[in-house]
Amino acid sequence: MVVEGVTKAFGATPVLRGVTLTAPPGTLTAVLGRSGCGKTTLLRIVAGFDRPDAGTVALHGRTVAGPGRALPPEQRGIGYLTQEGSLFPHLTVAANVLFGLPRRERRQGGARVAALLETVDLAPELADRHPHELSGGQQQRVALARALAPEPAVVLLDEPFSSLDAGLRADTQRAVAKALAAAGATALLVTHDRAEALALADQVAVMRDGVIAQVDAPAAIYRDPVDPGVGALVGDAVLLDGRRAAAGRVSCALGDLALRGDGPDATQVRVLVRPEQLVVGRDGPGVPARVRTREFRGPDLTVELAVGAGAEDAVVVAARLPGDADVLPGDDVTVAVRGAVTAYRV
Ligand SMILES: Nc1ncnc2c1ncn2[C@@H]1O[C@H](COP(=O)(O)OP(=O)(O)OP(=O)(O)O)[C@@H](O)[C@H]1O
Repeated sequence: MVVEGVTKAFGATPVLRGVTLTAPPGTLTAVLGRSGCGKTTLLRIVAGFDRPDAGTVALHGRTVAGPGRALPPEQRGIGYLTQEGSLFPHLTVAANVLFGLPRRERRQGGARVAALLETVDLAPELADRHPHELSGGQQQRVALARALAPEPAVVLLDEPFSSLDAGLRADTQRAVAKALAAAGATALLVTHDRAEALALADQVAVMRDGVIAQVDAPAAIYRDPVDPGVGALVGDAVLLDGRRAAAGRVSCALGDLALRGDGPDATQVRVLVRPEQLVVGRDGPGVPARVRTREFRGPDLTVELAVGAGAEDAVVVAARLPGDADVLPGDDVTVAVRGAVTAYRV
């Protein structure tokens, strides 16, 4: 799937300002961005529900939208999964899935329905239930089975997990990702949930201000974001003012730190550190700090540290520690940085 230079305005308000994105066949691309940044608009244009003002969309080498060309949605070979799944409430699970099959295949579709339910990890005995007799996660799996029934080459997923509670969400995400991979579909998942994007996608495309700010593999975009904004969107980030020190080093409130790569060719920089890089100790290496707050989250906890304790202009940073770490608000500690950090031109 190749989207090139797609723009779209609603009235005088530009929403997409030139979106360019390639999703390799058979992979899952997550489009990650804040609410309202235009993710759904992009999906609707790929699906054919909306027309771009400019730019092109090609699916498997065939231009489906562009100047003078607008293939209707039903001829694009796409499956679409929405937030609510939109199952027919009066039909059973089996009948809902059958509905996704081409009309001529519906009469003898029993075996196909069974296979599709298996693909999405649903027990065969659920086939006779109605949607209201299923959990939200099971409903989404049925909706995916229906979307996969006609064997679409491209599957578009619009925040399909956002209405599920945390427990169901993880299981449903796994089942959906597995089913998409088994179907060999090219999938585009839009989400504002960075953990979901990083966990499920082969590549993450960060959308901001109507353009794609960066596309990369999850680990790469987390480690090497193109700018502090993308860095803060894909993960928790400690952002500090700093100065380039000796070659490959940067100096900031957390001390003299090693830079990843060459860093920018500038003296004043913005330094990005991930909270899990901060090592908090009693009398360890690093700089002195005072614990301000402590938020317990089970396996880990987050502490806010005032670095340069006591000083009026102390810099506050958030660190993530193991859940059993023995630190309390008011404690004097030391904080060091593990690994290299990234720096950007201010
Ligand atoms: N049909 C429309 N007419 C006018 N404005 C629209 C229309 N569709 C979307 N918009 C506006 O375009 C912007 C982008 O909307 P879109 O739904 O694409 O964002 P999104 O990133 O998917 O957001 P969310 O995560 O909240 O769904 C919003 O400001 C929205 O109000």
